[in-house]
Amino acid sequence: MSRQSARLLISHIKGNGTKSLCLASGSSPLGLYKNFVDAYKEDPANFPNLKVVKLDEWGGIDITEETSGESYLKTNILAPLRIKEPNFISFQTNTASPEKECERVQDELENLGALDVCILGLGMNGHLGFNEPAKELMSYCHVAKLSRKTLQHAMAVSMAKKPTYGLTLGMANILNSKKIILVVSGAHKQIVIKHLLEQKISTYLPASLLWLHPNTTCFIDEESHTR
Ligand SMILES: O=C(O)[C@H](O)[C@@H](O)[C@H](O)[C@H](O)COP(=O)(O)O
Repeated sequence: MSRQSARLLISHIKGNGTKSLCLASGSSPLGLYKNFVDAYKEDPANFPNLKVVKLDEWGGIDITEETSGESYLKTNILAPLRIKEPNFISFQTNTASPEKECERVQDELENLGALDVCILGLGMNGHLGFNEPAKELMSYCHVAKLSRKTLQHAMAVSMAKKPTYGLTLGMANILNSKKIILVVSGAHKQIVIKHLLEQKISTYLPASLLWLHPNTTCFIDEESHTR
């Protein structure tokens, strides 16, 4: 799963002049990022001028927490690929108004234009980023109420100061990406994958909206797939 998804990402960067990457954190894309970094180290010239967008962040936390989205991307992508701060669009958590912070990131995304590639993981409840199952989903960057299940994610549980909300790209931000790569790993994803593969579209399963996107590839590992 990791090797194949990395190969696809790399071929996009080499073949299509990919510049902007929106990246999820979490355990599923870790192997993809590792393979991606290895390919960069072999030939950095193949990966010029990349811009990275952080898909989402835990709100109400200290951003320097080891398991924040920020630390995760800095460690696994920005540092190894030598991507500097001006080429990193990212929600901050030390702001008086998280809503204003979402407006700031939304403005930056509008200046950037459509994302070239968006790498996503799948929540156990079907969320994408912090777009949680609900009657209505939000289109653009917004402050999200996090479900109990999401707050039990290992990244949140291990923090000293627990998250109380999320900051996230919205569904239109995600679906406007030219290419989407969804990676899903682990036996705990079996039920949600089963629902996703039914090809029905519901806001109560935000990932199901990916069926509407013309260029999404989903990689699932053996464990997350029941036959
Ligand atoms: O971490 C993120 O950036 C996203 O908020 C989140 O949507 C994540 O991709 C899923 O919850 C799956 O997480 P795992 O890959 O850790 O299972």
